[in-house]
Amino acid sequence: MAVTNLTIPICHTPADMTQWTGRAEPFETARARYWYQLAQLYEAQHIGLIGFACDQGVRRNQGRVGARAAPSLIRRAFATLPVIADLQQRFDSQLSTLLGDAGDIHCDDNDGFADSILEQAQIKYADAVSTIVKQGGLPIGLGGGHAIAYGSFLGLWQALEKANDTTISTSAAPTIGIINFDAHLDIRQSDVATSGTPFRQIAEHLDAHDQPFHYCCIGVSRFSNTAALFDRAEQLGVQVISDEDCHYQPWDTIAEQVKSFIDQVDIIYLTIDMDCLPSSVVPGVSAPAAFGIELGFVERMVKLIVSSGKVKMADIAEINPTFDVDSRSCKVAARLLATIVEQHLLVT
Ligand SMILES: N=CN[C@@H](CCC(=O)O)C(=O)O
Ligand SMILES: [Mn+2]
Ligand SMILES: [Mn+2]
Repeated sequence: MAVTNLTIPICHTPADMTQWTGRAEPFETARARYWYQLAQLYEAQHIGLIGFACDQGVRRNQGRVGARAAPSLIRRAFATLPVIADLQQRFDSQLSTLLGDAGDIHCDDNDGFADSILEQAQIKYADAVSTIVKQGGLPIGLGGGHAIAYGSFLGLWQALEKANDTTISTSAAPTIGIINFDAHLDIRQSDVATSGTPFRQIAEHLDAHDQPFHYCCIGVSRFSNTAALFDRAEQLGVQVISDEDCHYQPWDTIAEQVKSFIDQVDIIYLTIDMDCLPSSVVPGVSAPAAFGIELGFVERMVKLIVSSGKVKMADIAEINPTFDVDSRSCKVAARLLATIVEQHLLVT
């Protein structure tokens, strides 16, 4: 009898804990700890990892697909990193409460399914994000293409829904600030959602709810955005910090700009599009950057932002393993993930 292999286009698969492996060190002290030893199935830990295994937005944006394979590879690279001494001391007997893995939202989009498949994936992912926020955790999304950003925002929004309901009280609504490290502004005008539209969609969502749009984009390249996009950024009041500013301006100048952005908002959604980094450092992305901003700068800035204690949602997007070299890009993504995790837990 013939067996029909039915693919489910959108599904939320539970965490595959076999991905959490690393070296065993039976002759070392207990402090030879790695993240693979701390990760648990998600159950309201301080941090919840949630994958968005979807690159339909990249496909719609005429880009190079492949990013949907990234979440599990970023996890695997992160799993092998050591847990810093400060965290081990601070959490001591509670190390099992630090990191939960909430699995992946898959968007299998090769077989001509309905056009709304990306939107369905974003909604399913947003539900998972919202659950983690409501349970008091920090969700960290692992993309996938940068269409993850609209899902991340929606999830955060849903979790804050009561406060955002203007019929209850406008004064209770927290002001959300978005900080995006990206060569691209991602505010494209389009008839469909893509990886190039998420922040324009967020601006429209906020406008429809009478809420302000606070968006700071760091690492923007004048060679990767049209004049039309810069015009829209100005209309929307986007704080644009260019790749050249990051390179040529003193650290203090840029840090002051970012700090004053942080001061204006109550909570922050932090998103890192890995194409903010030079393609020599991160070759495995959908749209490689010729110039890019330095990894040391991004890490230092991420520490500054997360140490504010205001980050309630974070994600890492656009890694495309198809174009990676010796897992270099996944390793850089894992390092940034570890930076967010460590810094968040230290301010918790
Ligand atoms: N996520 C954003 N992607 C870029 C892609 C640019 C390109 O394909 O060169 C954007 O839309 O601007
Ligand atoms: Mn980009
Ligand atoms: Mn982007």
